[in-house]
Amino acid sequence: MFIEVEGLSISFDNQPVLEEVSFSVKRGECLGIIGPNGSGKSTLLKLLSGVERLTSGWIEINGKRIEKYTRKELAKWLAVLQQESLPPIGFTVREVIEMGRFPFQNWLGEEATEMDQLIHSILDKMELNVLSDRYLENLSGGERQRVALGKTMAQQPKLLMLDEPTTYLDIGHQILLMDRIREWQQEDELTVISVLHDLNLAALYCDRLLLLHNGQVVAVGSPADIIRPELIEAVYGTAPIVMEHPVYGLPQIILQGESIDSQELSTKKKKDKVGISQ
Ligand SMILES: Nc1ncnc2c1ncn2[C@@H]1O[C@H](COP(=O)(O)OP(=O)(O)OP(=O)(O)O)[C@@H](O)[C@H]1O
Repeated sequence: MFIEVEGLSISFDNQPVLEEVSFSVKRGECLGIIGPNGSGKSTLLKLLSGVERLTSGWIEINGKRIEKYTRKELAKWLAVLQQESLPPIGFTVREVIEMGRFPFQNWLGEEATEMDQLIHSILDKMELNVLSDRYLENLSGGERQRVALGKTMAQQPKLLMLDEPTTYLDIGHQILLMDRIREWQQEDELTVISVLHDLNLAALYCDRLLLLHNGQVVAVGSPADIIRPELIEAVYGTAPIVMEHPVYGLPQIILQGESIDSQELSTKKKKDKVGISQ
């Protein structure tokens, strides 16, 4: 196993936020962490990335306890995608992506052409070529998110952690980002752990899902094991319709609302069809 997590518990102000969380992740696998607001997803990611200190339980990455890694060693292995880690002002897109290489440069610096090729391919992949000389402060939220992933790619980590990577992105750019991560995962045997709110994207792009509720692991399994109406209703408190994706055969959710009157909608639809206006 590439990552082993055993008995993680943490409390804030005497309130348990995670309780006895255990799971493992294989090298090259993508694990999606899902669960309602406040269930402990971000806290779990902070413990896994070494941002939050462990108080109970243990984490092993590649056979070594997380606390045994120095910050610099960990930065070579692991990258966390966060918009907040982008510099606030005064840097262009290209400069920010180049910053991803900082943990690797020795005092002589890297071979300039190698670095140039890497940066060029990242700008290409993330469709950032036209923005490469623009200052970060003049970009939209979605454009900044793509730059943040580009900077992370430049780091060439073995393990990538993402907290809600598709926030701010329109559907086209959600797919672009998730596709690039998936390709990268497959080409480089990258291990990915991602917190996702969008259960449909989680089912499409993750190999396995870990469902958290009130700080506890409810279930870990394939998207088909986890995205089931009873389980989703029990945890999220809303009853979705789950259908099979017509192309990929993976589970996809269709939401239902209590205030939406299906009778009224079907009458309206019939009237619209025959062109009756009121
Ligand atoms: N540093 C902290 N001090 C006190 N409480 C905290 C702290 N960090 C998190 N919490 C609490 O722990 C709980 C879990 O928070 P966390 O951010 O991990 O949830 P989440 O599943 O990521 O939620 P969301 O989907 O809303 O982003 C919340 O009730 C939160 O208020």
